[in-house]
Amino acid sequence: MSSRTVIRGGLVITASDEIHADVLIEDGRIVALAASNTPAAQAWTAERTIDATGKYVIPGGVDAHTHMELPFGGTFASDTFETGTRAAAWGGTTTIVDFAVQSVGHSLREGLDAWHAKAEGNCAIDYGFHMIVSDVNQETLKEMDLLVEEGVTSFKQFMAYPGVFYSDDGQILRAMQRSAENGGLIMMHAENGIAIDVLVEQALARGETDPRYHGEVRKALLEAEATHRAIRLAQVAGAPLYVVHVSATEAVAELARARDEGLNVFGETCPQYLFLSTDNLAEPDFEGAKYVCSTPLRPKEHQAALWRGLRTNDLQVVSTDHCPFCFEGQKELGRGDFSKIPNGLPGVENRMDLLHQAVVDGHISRRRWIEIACATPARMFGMYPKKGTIAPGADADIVVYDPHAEQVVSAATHHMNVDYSAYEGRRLTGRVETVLSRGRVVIDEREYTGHAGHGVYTPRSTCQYLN
Ligand SMILES: NC(=O)NCCC(=O)O
Ligand SMILES: [Zn+2]
Ligand SMILES: [Zn+2]
Repeated sequence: MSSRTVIRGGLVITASDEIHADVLIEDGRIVALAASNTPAAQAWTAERTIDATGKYVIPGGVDAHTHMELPFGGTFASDTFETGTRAAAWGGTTTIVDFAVQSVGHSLREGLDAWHAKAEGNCAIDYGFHMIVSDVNQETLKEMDLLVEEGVTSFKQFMAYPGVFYSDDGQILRAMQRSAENGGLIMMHAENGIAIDVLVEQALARGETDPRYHGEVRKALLEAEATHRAIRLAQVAGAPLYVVHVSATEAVAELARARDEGLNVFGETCPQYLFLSTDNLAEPDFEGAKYVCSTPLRPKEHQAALWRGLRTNDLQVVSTDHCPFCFEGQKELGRGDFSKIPNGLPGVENRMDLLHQAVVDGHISRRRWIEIACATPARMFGMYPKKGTIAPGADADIVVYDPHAEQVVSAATHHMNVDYSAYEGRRLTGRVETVLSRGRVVIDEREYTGHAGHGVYTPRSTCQYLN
């Protein structure tokens, strides 16, 4: 038996349009939009009517960069797929793309199977996988073709973290050449990890052990240098490139130059680089550890370049790089040695609200908010128009958003499994009210009505954002 829901009276915002329209949903999909208060819309009947008068009706967020349960620095990211996807739903995100990990000496398949096992039956919202490639060899390269065919169409490589995820330039070039053939998209962690390790050793030898030195050794120039190198390697390979977690003005400049040259080079930044800075890393009593991530937070001056890049489309996507570690027992592993602080920040629940605040503050328009948080990540990673928009045929992943509600962000009220908030005490205008995932209401006027296992694996096509 079919089930119908209608959302009435809201302002429907997509990357391209803003219209006062009613939205009809049937069996998990959007079937029609019609201008509100018209006979066409009024004729619709449904089992459930959601009143969105005075609210925005937006596509569910697509967070293309999360790390649930990631093993890192001798511990694991503290959100499981269950807790992390539930928190995502609370924050208006209805799809995540997480990173399965290939360990050195193991196959891509083993890594991917392990991540499927962690996620399956546990997710509140839909999910897909990228693959972290840590060990480029002939077998890995062949496996990349198979993964693209089965819907894992993007691969992350690291120019940082020698001895863990690091690939050298030859390995990167080979993977890029392969992706040029099979349609995969290489996602690059662009920092010169070899040079950074020298600076880490020298800083520790000088007794510089506090969290703030994490930011000092991971220099903006070393992000820019790696970004430049990745761009040129991709150009040589004839492959597109997506640079993750861009934080430095100089790195944005490299992306802008490459894009001016017409290259298929894309950049992602994250809320932490837009809203936080080295001031947070310098907080006393080891509190700065809460803000240790890589690439690192930068001095405030870098934020203007990131906002500008988002407006000019030199940066296309805002993802969270959600990788939470509790302050107690996890971040504390690095007391006395900043290089032992597990890298990563929580944020999957905060992204849509922080970016709405950017709309309120005048950094971006409402449509650009939806473009960078929903539509472009869906296109970039081969899920559009199933995800990332409100249109007939799309999955009914929809958020009713109250643009006037006021909230104060706090660990006391958030739903992520982590004992602090990177945005503690921040006042935001706007709040998620109701969330539908494939037509099912999972947040109902700020009450969780979803369940683990509702979210399904979403195989992806290749990048839909190429020139
Ligand atoms: N970003 C970060 O600090 N941790 C997660 C791993 C990564 O994305 O590099
Ligand atoms: Zn990274
Ligand atoms: Zn990451």
